[in-house]
Amino acid sequence: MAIEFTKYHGLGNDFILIDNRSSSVPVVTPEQAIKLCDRHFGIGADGVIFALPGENATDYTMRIFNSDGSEPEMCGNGIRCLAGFLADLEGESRNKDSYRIHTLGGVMIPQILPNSQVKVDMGLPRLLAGEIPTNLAPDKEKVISQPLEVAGQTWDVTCVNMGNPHCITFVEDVAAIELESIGPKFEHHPVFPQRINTEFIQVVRRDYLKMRVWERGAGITLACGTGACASLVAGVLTGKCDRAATVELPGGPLQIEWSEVDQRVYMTGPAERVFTGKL
Ligand SMILES: N[C@@H](CCC[C@H](N)C(=O)O)C(=O)O
Repeated sequence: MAIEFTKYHGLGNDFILIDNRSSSVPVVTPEQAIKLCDRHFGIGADGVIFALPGENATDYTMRIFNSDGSEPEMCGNGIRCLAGFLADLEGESRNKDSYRIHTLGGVMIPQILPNSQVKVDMGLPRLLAGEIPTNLAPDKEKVISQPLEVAGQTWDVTCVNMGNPHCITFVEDVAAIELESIGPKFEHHPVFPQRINTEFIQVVRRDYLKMRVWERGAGITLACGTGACASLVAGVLTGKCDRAATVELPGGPLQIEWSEVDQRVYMTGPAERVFTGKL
């Protein structure tokens, strides 16, 4: 049976979206996802996202396979794309602007705004080493500004879990980082038992950060929503930035806020439909 898909992107972080609302089992396997994501022999994408029936009193469930077939817990740009996809699927029967979405990283709440923008309540950041997870510190301690040896260099790292794991390092010049060679060494470093997403951040102003990312299971991408949220949290924890800032990624800007009122992180950015097709 042919499977319909829609390609979306959030700032160039691109995904194949599949309507999986009639079953709780993804209709595509991780092995098939690897082929679909291939930029030469497939559709080309950073991941495949499934819209599944809601669990635990949510509207829908999101699952995602990275382009290497691994399954992450959460995806920030992906959940904005999912919200746009669900709104398209529901069409005229849509009766709400926001959805409660069950993910392996917790419940997320995207809200559809005008002009293809989506604001997401990304929940509370988790900061304890055991929650990242990393063995850079004892399980109940935070990892803030700790030295980590990678590729013959000592990096100052802060770790944040935004549903998925992130290691953030602040640098003078983000353009000078040799992502292709350094990224995999962070991703597979033995201190991160579930691998890691790594963000390199240049603080231009307290409310403007430049970011480049090496994603677990996907490599260099043009944007990472959870990574932008984790980086702002790391910036606040290390006293480098304000609680609300623009995070500029190679694919464009995201607005991130770590609310002082409810301690939740909010991300606002675009979700763009590219094309639809059949597998
Ligand atoms: N691009 C995403 C993150 C996707 C998952 C990540 N590769 C992981 O394995 O954790 C985002 O926008 O957050």
